[in-house]
Amino acid sequence: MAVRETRVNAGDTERTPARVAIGFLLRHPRSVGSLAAVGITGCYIGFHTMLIGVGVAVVAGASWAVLDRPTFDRFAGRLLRAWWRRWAVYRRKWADVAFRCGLASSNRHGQSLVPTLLAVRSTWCWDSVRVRILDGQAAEDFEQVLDRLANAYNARRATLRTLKPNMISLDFQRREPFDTLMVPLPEMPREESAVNLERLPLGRDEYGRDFALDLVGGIHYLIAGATGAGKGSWMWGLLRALAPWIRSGLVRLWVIDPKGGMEFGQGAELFHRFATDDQSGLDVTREYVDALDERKEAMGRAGLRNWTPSAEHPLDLLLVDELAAMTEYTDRDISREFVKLLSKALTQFRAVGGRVVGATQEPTKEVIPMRGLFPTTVALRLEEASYVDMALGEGVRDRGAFADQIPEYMPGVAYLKQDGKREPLRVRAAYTADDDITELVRFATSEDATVLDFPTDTGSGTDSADAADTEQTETGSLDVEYIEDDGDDDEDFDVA
Ligand SMILES: Nc1ncnc2c1ncn2[C@@H]1O[C@H](COP(=O)(O)OP(=O)(O)OP(=O)(O)O)[C@@H](O)[C@H]1O
Repeated sequence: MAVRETRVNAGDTERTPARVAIGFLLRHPRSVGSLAAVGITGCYIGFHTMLIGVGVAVVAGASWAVLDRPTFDRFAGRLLRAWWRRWAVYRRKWADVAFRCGLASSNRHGQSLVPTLLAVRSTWCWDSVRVRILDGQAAEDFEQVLDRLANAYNARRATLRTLKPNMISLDFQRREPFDTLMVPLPEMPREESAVNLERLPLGRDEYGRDFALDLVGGIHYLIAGATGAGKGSWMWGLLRALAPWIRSGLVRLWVIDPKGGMEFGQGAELFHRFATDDQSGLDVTREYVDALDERKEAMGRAGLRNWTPSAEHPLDLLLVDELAAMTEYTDRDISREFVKLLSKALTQFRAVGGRVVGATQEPTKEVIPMRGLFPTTVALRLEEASYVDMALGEGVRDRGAFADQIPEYMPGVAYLKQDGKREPLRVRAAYTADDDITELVRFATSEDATVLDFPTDTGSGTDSADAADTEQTETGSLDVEYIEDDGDDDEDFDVA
């Protein structure tokens, strides 16, 4: 493919106005198209009327942004920001920055060349700037000056991805909301009626909104994170949000902590079944699957299509702290049976009250062969860039989920990706300290549970189909917002 070069001091004969205009039109079809549309509309309806219309649109947009920043960002903000930052920030300074960082070159005619800035994409925290590099350059040339590029663009940090042999993405982190954003531990509910399976409060998202887990729409969760990334806070936070149900038996906890019970030992009293090694982990999984199989059959016989949590049919939550210990670092027989059982649990028990939350340090295919069956995935800090897409799905890192860039000093911060939703969301779980776990254990093992009404999971149909085609429940209260996956990655880029 021919490399298009940006000629900084090309000869006058080559830069005739007509050439410049045509070149600009071809390079910036969206911007030129938009301006042309504005011009034509102005001629047609009159510029006064158009200005009034633009003024009304600006005021309406600004009000929307002030009143509900996340939805504004989802539908308009990210595109406007990408457009604005391409022209006002990246493109304006690009030639100067390239020269100063030693990224400019020259051809044999002595003409100066700079790499071509192709497109900008913007999320709430990161900008991705797509650049076509010059002949004779390599991605390493840019890697060496990332700090300088970050300084030039006033970014907290810059990283680089190679997209094609001659195309890279420079990713600039503009803001880190969790530097200043406090993430208080949500108060532990005391009444059964205060527990809403669609909204189990855990922390805050990047916009500062309350963030909650959703065991109805989100179904099963896979939590990937390096050691010390904060997986514990996510799982204990979930248990705290379910505290009154644990106490009254509306939720049964089946917990596998194959690292000798180090993570969950403190809560042993809360668990219906607790395994601390791989063999007993397999036994617990077997028992879990048998119990839910039985329930499925019983509900089928009784003609019940909708599961309602009750003492007889509680929510059965299987928690596995380190999946690798059950799938990879164990006997082949244990691993083979566990993978089969877990895959069944992930595909067949949604409608009868079975939920799975699994954690892993390595989200590879070998460790989590069934990772595609988790409708919701969470990537805390990960060791490898390649782990991000393994955990969240193909191409999600390119859409701004830089989980490998989460600093070590920010445990609990993660990107969350839900089936059918396009954008990953950056969130932070509140820290659950030992005292908070003690509070949970004390409360959930105390007497006097009162049974009240609670919400119903109205799902029906086969689970495997449901898991594959998860209808996302957008409740008024659950503020996790996503953008539908239209499969077109380039849509968010403002093409330069
Ligand atoms: N949400 C959080 N906010 C602030 N600090 C946290 C948070 N979660 C964890 N931490 C801190 O990070 C440390 C490690 O957390 P944690 O043990 O949960 O990590 P982990 O991912 O479970 O690691 P491992 O896989 O090694 O068990 C905790 O001791 C705590 O100090």
